[in-house]
Amino acid sequence: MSGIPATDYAAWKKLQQIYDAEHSRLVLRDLFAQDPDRFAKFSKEYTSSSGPDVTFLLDYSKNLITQPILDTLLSLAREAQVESFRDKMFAGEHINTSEDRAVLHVALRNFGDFSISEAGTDEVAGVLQHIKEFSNAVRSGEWKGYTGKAIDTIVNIGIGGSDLGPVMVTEALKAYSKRDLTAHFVSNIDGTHISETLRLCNPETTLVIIASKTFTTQETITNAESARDWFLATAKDKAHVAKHFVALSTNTPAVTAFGIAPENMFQFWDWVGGRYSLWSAIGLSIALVIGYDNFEQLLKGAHAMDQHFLTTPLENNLPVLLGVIGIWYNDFYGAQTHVLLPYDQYLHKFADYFQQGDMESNGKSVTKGGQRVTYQTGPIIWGAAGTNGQHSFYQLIHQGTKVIPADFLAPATTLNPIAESKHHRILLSNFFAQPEALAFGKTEEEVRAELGPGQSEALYKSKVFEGNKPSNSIMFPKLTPATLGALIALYEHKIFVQGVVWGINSFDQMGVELGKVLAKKILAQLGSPTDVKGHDSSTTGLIHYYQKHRQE
Ligand SMILES: O=P(O)(O)OC[C@H]1O[C@H](O)[C@H](O)[C@@H](O)[C@@H]1O
Repeated sequence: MSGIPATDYAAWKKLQQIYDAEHSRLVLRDLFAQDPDRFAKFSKEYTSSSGPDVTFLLDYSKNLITQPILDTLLSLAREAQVESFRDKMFAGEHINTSEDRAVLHVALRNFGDFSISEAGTDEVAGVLQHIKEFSNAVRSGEWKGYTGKAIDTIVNIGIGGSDLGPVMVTEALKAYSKRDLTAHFVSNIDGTHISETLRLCNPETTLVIIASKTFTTQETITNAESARDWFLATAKDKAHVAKHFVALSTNTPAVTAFGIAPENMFQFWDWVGGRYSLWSAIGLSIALVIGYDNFEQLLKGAHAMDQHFLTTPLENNLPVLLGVIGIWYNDFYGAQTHVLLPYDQYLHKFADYFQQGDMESNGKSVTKGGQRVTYQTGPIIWGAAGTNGQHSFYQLIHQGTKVIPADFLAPATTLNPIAESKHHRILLSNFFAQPEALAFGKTEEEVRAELGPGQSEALYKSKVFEGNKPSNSIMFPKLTPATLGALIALYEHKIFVQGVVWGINSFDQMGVELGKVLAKKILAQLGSPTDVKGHDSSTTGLIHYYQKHRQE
């Protein structure tokens, strides 16, 4: 994030030379055969140094790296001043230069260790207390709706960072949830989303949470207004809104204008990026679903990872290792994507969450200094949970033409040990098998020996697995709130490290603006074909087609 083009670094040039000279010799079969200690050398066990006990194993031995390559990647991180930028982030310096803001999601989960002077950080504990009291009151039934009934349904209305974090975490920690409290999440402006959701809700027992950092997001405000109309159609009296609508936002005037009382507003601050906001008031739905104590465990798990990131030398620093290994593929192997593969159904939204977390952060093509980059920045993030992907897209990872670095994640112990954990053993056998198959493949010789003579040449070839497909594996004892917090923070900091090396600003999102502006202009022109002005022939043609065929 220095704004220096990454290609200027001596370590970058050296990595290019190493890649050119050695990549054809970087074969996992050989690397493992040559060094029986490879796993021991290229794996690390993380143990939290504060808060709840969290431990996990990161095995990065199935990567196309040698010790000298890793050393050079770490030199790159040093040359790019990752440590100094990390320290600046934790100190509250305004590293989000385009918006002149601090980047302080770490302050939301700072249980006393770091001293940060940015305005608002001293209010974090108060907001957590507000979340605690409110979530306890709702969960215990003490908070009553307008007809005196307890709340049994919550509807979080938000989009992007005001939706994806709460969705991902409440799904991930469903095992810890209050089962008699149903949570819905409405994000899309498509009226279908809110309509189909409200169809399932009773206005007397529903709490609507309007989650929007800016409180100006078109989708969220429109959905919130429709939810209020739905509520008032039954409740009639506007005074009842106070029992059924709360807001999570940085924008007090807009929240007040919407008709929400100050005591029903949960505050956060402009130094919380939307995609880093689940730790803030945006996490209210999480606290409601899993209880405040579990929410705090999530935060504490993340905090311990923050300490690890802040204090551990780069060679043992897990977010740094993940970050630089990702750069090796992204920038030297030409990998376009990175796939997240949790072998845990509870983590089925993990990849969706980090699509925003990573792609909105590092999908940039201009350095902080304003120069167009001449190298690749953020990868395309995708993925799916469990063995599902094996029956759809894994074919391409195993035998397609693309390099697709993968992260496999799994818990050693399931939270649903049905059939004497038979399901879990099968799940884990796949978690172990897939990275092995990707790394070591199956040679033509092995295929021929297996099939015997007399088959077509095409058949022999089609059954070869080239192997040498890289992956990381992360295994943890059990998916707890604190473990999840640590894993999310691990990836957040990985994204940070990569952004620093690429010299880009990982904390703005200018790329989402243009479409919003054009949509606003078009919305005003949808009435009649004669209003449609100032567009290319394709856009004009599409709008005209809509105008001809609409029925409403
Ligand atoms: O929370 P809000 O202000 O409603 O913003 C919701 C989302 O929309 C924006 O367009 C940004 O791209 C996201 O980073 C943000 O999370």
